[in-house]
Amino acid sequence: MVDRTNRPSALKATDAAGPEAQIDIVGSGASSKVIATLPSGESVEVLLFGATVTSWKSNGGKTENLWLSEKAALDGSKAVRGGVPVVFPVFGPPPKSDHPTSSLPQHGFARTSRWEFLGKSSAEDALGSDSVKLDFGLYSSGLTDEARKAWPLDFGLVYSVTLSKDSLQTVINVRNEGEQSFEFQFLLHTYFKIQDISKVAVNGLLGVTYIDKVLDATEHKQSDNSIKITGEVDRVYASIPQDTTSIVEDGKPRFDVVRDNLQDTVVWNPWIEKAKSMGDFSPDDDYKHMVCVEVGAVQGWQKLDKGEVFEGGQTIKSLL
Ligand SMILES: O=P(O)(O)OC[C@H]1O[C@@H](O)[C@H](O)[C@@H](O)[C@@H]1O
Repeated sequence: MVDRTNRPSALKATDAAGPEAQIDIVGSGASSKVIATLPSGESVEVLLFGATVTSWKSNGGKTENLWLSEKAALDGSKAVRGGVPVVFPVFGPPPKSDHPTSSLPQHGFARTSRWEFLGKSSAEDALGSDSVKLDFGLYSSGLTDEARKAWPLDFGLVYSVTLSKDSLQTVINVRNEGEQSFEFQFLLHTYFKIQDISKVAVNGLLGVTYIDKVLDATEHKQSDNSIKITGEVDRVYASIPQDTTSIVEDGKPRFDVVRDNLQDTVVWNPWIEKAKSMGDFSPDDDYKHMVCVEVGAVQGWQKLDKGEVFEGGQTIKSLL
């Protein structure tokens, strides 16, 4: 993976991504979003609130790949239910005590913070008019007072979203900008849009150990290559040797999710009761049309000393 610096790369943002990719910044305040559209029609929308990707269309702009709840808050009042929320610096409920993340809310503050749009970045990956890369930044100085108080560490995040004709790449770059070491977890909480959950299988996790958060919160081993979803699923697969997890629909490959420097993956579907209980999940029966396959580093903690950088992400291929 390309070794990018954090804040300096933000300052180097240029217009080199190709003259034909169109960038629109729409809305204002917490509802501002950046929309990038390729000449061939593919597009991505990123809300500055949470740097949440809320839409990704491939197939000339005809196929929406991400599920977004009809009641998702898009005004900065709460984390977005759908798209690709960014989870940092803690996954799930934080440890109850004795950890620097203990006072943070579930899934941390990145998904509820206002990020800066740093611009289209340089053509270091030889991007042509078939790709465009958007960079977003979040620094400790940009946190709310509440988040800063709960996690008073100096960090810089650059989140790069690269739209290509048939794929979307989302990569985080975390830098420790302070004197003190810190630990974090990170996850990309991607909600995939699917036609019919009864015809979906998540493949590629054979032999991997997972914690089943629905069943008993204990360790199990994945004994079948094909995971069918027939009820509430909330599993954390850890230390995965395979790079790619695939979503298959009706026997046909629908998405490939390729991890880069991230070892873990959560598979989540709330099913009937949990979907109903979430006020921002709508319509109630849309658990049939989504599945979350969330790549991350959530087993244990990633540690960064002063000046150190971590980079990891995913490339999602839409295979329609
Ligand atoms: O409701 P939230 O905070 O967006 O979380 C949704 C789900 O996110 C998943 O990543 C967790 O494994 C689940 O336990 C959780 O319910």
